[in-house]
Amino acid sequence: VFVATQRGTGSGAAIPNPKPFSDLVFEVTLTGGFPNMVKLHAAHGPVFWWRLLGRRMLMVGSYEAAKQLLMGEGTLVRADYPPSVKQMLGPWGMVNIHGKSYTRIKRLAQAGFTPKAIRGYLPRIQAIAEEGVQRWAAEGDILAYPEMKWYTFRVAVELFLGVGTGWTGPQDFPAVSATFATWLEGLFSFPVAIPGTAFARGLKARDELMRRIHASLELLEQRRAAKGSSDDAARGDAAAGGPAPASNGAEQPILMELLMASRDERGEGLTRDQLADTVLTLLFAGHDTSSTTLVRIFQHLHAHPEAVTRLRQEQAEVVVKHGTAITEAALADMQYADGALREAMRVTPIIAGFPRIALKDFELCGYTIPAGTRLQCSLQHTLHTDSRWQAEDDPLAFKPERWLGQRDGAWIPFGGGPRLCLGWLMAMVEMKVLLAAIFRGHVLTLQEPNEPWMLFPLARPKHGMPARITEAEAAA
Ligand code: HEM
Repeated sequence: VFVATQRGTGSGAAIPNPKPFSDLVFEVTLTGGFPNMVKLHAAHGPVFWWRLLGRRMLMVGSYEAAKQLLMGEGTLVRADYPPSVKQMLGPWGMVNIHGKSYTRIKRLAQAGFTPKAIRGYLPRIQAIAEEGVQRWAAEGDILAYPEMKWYTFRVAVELFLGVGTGWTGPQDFPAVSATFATWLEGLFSFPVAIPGTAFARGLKARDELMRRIHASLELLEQRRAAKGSSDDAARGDAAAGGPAPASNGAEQPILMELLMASRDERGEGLTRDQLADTVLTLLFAGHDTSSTTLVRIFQHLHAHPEAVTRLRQEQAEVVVKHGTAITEAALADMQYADGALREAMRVTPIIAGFPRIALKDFELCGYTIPAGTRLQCSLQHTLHTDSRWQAEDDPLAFKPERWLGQRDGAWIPFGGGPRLCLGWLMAMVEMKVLLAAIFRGHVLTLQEPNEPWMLFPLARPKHGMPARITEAEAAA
């Protein structure tokens, strides 16, 4: 039956189907761990059939194949997220749209992620990171996972929507965070909108988030009109590479303002609905990913005190050279912190892979892949088998120094090609700023370093990662 349904494996060879009665999610639930894709691909080849949530799927594991799929976006394949994601992100959610309207929206949204824009966000990010570290040190015992979610969500809300727009106030922020959590649960659930289900609650939460986003847009438009042309001039200046940001960042445009001012070649911008779905997509794509990566780094650092010593030394040197304000130049001198982030994302990538659907028949790893086939490309396989490290003693050990002086290769935790992560630079910056804020003057200890992880749908530590942050002098 399976050979017959694999129509068109043109080279004559049938694509292996080693698990005809198994589903990836069933296996994750049963074993409590994500399958080792490196081993599976070694056993069954670079391409084999499996299932994901009941949908038949080709598992793909080779760097060459990953590159082909990433670069073939829009011609060979296109991104194909589950129906729940489509409904929760809305009709203009970037990951769900394709073709010309996708390219246009992504290009317009890039205005919020230029190096210049991110330079403008830096003071706000540093202020939030330092506020967090002070609070965690005062609280003593914390759960690092929800606190990192607090950090990255706070950064996202403040940078994207700004203060005083109904998101960051003492009443607003907890309410928004709770609504967002309900929305996220809906996003990763079966799309059955029967009252009482996670999906139905998620849809209600989407309505509430949309109401808030539209209200903020209206407020920002009113402010913009009130400030008039002087504000427009300042925004134009910032987008074009104008003056350096003020020290507290308050005068710098927030992401929503940059997106509202962004124009295509015909002088047209994003509609209200496009702006709203884009911001919701960014809130989603831009916070769980970075918070989970941060707790992964904490785990690696806890196991590698020598890496913590080097991080501290580097921060001391950066402060001597640049002062305490974290500027673009200071970030450029945090090479070891950069290596620690890259290494954590290489050894323990938090995204399993990227889903695609074939737009036409094409050749992949010697097989003909029929149009309409669903494919899931393994990030774990690509990152773990990167040929650069294979000659070294222990290619899977956490060694940030591997990255000193090296930047290229099969490092694709942010994807690549047309669908390259829009926020990759912002993610690297917010994570580096947090490492700086912690390791300049504090010690981080994990209470349960061998805590197990849940690995589906998003990786997270099972008990929330109990931790303690203390001042360095107090700990000494
Ligand atoms: C450590 C943190 C992050 C990781 C590991 C990560 C990873 C990824 C990956 C692998 C993709 C490509 C998915 C695909 O090809 O189907 C992606 C796409 C995307 N990411 Fe990120 N991301 C991170 C942080 C962020 C942040 C901070 C933002 C925004 C503020 C963001 C916004 C996006 C968007 C909008 C897309 C969709 C791009 C498109 O469809 O063209 N990400 N991310």
